Amino acid sequence: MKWSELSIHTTNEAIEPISNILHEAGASGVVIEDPSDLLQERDTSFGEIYELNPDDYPEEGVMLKAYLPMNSFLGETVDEIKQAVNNLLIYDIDLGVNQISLSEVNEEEWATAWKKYYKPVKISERVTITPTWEDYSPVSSDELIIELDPGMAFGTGTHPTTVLSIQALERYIKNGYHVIDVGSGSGVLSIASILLGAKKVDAYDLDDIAVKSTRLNAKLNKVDNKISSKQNNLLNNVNQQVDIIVSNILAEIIMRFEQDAFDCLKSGGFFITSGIILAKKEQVKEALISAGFEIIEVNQMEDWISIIAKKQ
Ligand SMILES: C[S@@+](CC[C@H](N)C(=O)[O-])C[C@H]1O[C@@H](n2cnc3c(N)ncnc32)[C@H](O)[C@@H]1O
Repeated sequence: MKWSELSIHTTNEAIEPISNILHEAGASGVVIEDPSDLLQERDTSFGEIYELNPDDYPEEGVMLKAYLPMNSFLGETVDEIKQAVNNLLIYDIDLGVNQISLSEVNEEEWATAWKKYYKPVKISERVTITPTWEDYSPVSSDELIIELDPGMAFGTGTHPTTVLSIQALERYIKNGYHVIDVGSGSGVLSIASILLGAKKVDAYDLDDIAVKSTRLNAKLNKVDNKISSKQNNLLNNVNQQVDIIVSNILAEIIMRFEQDAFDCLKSGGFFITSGIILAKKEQVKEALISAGFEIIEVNQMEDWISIIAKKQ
């Protein structure tokens, strides 16, 4: 099959919302070319990304590449993507150069382009994420491995917002906890929660592909008996109280359901939020405090913030 490579020159801030748009448009895998990756010192003992070619990277901003099948709807799909990307300006998201171009690639190039960026990555003290096609053996006996098929919903699991979420889950989950994952995407946070000791996760996503993807990845990791994945808008009509709510979603979306999150937590429960761009940190903190939360941690990775709030 012939594939078309859609390149979008944009900013760090816009990676997540544009990745969502691309996935919703049916893209098979999104590659992020961020020049800061070239500068990072990497621990290669776990086989992370290496041998990056500087010629693949833009001098400023980031390049997102998505692969769309060449068919008669391609023109319409690209127009819809352009429109949806431009609509992000309404949410004050800086799109930078915002240049969109299209080129043709064959299946073989597509497979290599996608896989060369995706290797097993150690995410936290205990969690390593590996793509399904890698034959990865744990380095230590307490290492937890999550296998992900990234070709479906958002998330290879290695984006800073996901990493911050998993690191927080590792610090706060206790055996037997009940967790809600709002915006589950690939299901990576739900799976991590179970591996870290939670007894049950209720995963919700608005996007039907994400709901199915969470189910598939839960099955792949043999934790499907403990994860329920359903389509739902945030916490609408959810009437239960749990120990932890985790949500890696945009700042604007967190500020739509902070009160519902407070109501759905037991006292002493934690709201682990991520996906917050640095510029929106104070706004989200204020919204959480107004809902009744105490802020107990604020963590940063690159331009991304994760806030952990507690219901006293
Ligand atoms: C940034 S992704 C996070 C995916 C995954 N949890 C992770 O950490 O890699 C955000 C997810 O939130 C979902 N989402 C966006 N708006 C939502 C809403 N109103 N209700 C439920 N899910 C939503 C998107 O479909 C997407 O899968």
